[in-house]
Amino acid sequence: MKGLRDKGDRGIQVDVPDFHGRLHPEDFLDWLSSVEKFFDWKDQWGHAGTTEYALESFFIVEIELLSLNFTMEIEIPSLPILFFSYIFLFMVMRVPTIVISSPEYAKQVMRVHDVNFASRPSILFSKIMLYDGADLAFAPYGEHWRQVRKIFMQELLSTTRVQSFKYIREEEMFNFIDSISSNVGGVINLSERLNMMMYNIISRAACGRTRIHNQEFVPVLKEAIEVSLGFELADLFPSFKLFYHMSPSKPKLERLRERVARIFEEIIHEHKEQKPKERSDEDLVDVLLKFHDNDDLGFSLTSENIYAIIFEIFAAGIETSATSVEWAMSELMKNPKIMKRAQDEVREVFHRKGLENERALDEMKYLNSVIKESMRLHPTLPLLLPRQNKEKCEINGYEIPAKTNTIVNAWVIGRDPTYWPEPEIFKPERFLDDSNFIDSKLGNNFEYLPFGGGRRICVGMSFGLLSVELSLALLLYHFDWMLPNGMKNEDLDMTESFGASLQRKNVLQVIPNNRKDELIGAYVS
Ligand code: HEM
Repeated sequence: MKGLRDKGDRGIQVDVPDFHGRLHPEDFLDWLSSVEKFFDWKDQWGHAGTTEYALESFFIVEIELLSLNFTMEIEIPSLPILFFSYIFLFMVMRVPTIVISSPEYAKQVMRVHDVNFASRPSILFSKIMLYDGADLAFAPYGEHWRQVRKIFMQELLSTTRVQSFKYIREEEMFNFIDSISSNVGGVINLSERLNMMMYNIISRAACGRTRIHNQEFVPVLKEAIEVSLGFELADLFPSFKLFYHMSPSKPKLERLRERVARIFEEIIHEHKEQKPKERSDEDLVDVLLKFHDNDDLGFSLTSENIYAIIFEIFAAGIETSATSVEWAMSELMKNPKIMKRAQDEVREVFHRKGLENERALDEMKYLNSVIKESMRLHPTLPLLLPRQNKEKCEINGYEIPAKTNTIVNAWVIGRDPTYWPEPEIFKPERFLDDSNFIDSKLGNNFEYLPFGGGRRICVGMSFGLLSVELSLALLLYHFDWMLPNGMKNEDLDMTESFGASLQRKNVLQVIPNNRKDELIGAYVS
């Protein structure tokens, strides 16, 4: 990698570490933050007249073969072929990539040039695991994406459908709280329990009537996500097909895809055998099957589409939701006064409205602000999902070639001091003053992007937020919390680790205790 150049080519060079053939997101993120520091215009040039130099907001990374070390993790072809490839690639095969790190530029990509930037780059993972964009999240912008998105919005995750899963949330959250109750006074791994609970909710909503075979499916899901984590050479040099065929991840993903297909095939078969008795019994597979090879509805889904979409619901919905609760809980553990205020609110509202009433969440303004603030500091997809522009365009004088990979750095944007005074401080009150913020401006407010923005904004936002709010509210309602080994609140480690989502480096270990105040009752009364 040669470095960064602005359009005027002021000759600014940045040292780029050797990524040893595979560009791991963690290295990439570290590197990005060093670049952010380098271009910290407040330090470098002071406040005045800096827009011209606002390179921290926007820069082009040119990834070139030269600096990638092929000898470490990549199987290399023989030397002459490598030499030939090297010359060839060096000349033509680089992928222009831009990283957007300011609300102004995010607005350019997600609103002003939204349609142009509404595609996704085709990556090895989506090519194989998702049948080359047969899903929604990695589908190129076009008719297929439009139709599948419509199915998600109007059928799969509509308000009515999300409401119809209330009984699933109730039962799974009851089990979750119940299992924590039996460990009162002991240390629990909250991260693991949250993941399991979110998995149960999603799996029942998706395939409910014929329970998915967890023992077989969970390891496949985990492995597929793990394999998808590395930045593949094949993705950096998409026109060079040899990298695609040589990638060690390719056979792994192909095997995983076959295993997933076998599991889903069985589920679909069972669904066809036992049709839902009434509409309220429908799960997401039932809904998708209505479109299966059925041209009467004007749009039809193949089996591959259905496999890719079900897989995506699992991959997109579980970790994002579980991690969001985990971070909010971590911030509360670290800030006991905020915890107390949130707990008082939750207990008062549930006491008045009843635990089974999900609408009670609407009255928990402070809890709501806690979640928004936690998502600002810890967006679970810190770089969202990559976008790609169809046509060449110009943004603020920079010429962006067609098919430029575009990464929006929501993590940095959420900490931009121009928009967020004292950005590193966890302060839910900043959202309390503007209580409609998340509802009215989400996706239109480019300084706050935990769910992305524009036409590719998260389609599972209401479903995800409801699970996050409800589970956090119940954790606060039922228990008082302590850290293990007499650890002080302020000493809780908040180090982040970048995986499929932005997770805690160390799992969240906490001790649930019985409430000191009067216990009001079990979740489902
Ligand atoms: C708190 C939980 C969640 C968070 C933080 C989250 C976050 C995100 C983000 C940042 C994006 C990328 C948006 C962009 O590119 O601008 C996204 C896309 C997406 N999410 Fe979520 N998500 C959550 C829950 C869910 C759930 C529960 C589902 C489904 C059951 C889901 C399904 C999707 C899909 C299908 C896309 C791709 C949309 C498209 O490309 O058109 N998400 N999500």
